[in-house]
Amino acid sequence: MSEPKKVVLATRNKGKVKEFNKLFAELGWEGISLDGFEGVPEVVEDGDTFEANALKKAVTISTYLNMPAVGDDSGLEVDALGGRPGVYSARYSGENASDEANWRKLLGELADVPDEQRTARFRCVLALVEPGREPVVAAGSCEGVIAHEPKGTNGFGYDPVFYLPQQKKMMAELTSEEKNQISHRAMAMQNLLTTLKSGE
Ligand SMILES: O=P(O)(O)OP(=O)(O)OP(=O)(O)OC[C@H]1O[C@@H](n2cnc3c(O)ncnc32)[C@H](O)[C@@H]1O
Ligand SMILES: [Mg+2]
Repeated sequence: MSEPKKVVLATRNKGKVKEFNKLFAELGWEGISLDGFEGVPEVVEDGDTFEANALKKAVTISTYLNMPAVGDDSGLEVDALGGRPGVYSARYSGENASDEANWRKLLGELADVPDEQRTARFRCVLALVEPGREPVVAAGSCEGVIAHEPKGTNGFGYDPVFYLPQQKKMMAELTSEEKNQISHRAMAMQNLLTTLKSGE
């Protein structure tokens, strides 16, 4: 399967758009933001899995614009919380919750959890949907530990409280180039590319 060159980013998250623009540029792809289009339908994220929601985002946008689109559904799985907040990561502390409200709630829930039990991972599922083709889905993850205090101002979402033992830094202390070397989104993008190439 050949690679598309122009792909609409089926997301309203500016942090994701920034990361995708860099990831796409490395491949020679052009990521097109939803901002330039009018009347784009809202995607109701009612799936039970990252895959279902990523597909729904990409199918909705690709169908509406009749263009290739990539959907990203991602989130944080915390072991001490049995995998929560998972697919509910964006609405963990309520509908339209701010990133800070979400990570503050997380720190509160984990207040009594000792360091060795604070393991977690970011997960990302990407769906590439092109008119007239079978969707292609790929996943990636990134392991870390939930800190006790926030640190760093880069990135978005839970990045200020997601500690990377290997880097000895919070995700929010990495530059976007550094994050794009190791993130769940970057890993999913690599896997998507491998799948596309294997079908050529
Ligand atoms: O649905 P779209 O429009 O793509 O934007 P969104 O922000 O709602 O995205 P999701 O539904 O996929 O929810 C993802 C949640 O997981 C968090 N998240 C995902 N990737 C992250 C990353 O790289 N760093 C920190 N938090 C992340 C993010 O802050 C959200 O709370
Ligand atoms: Mg969302």
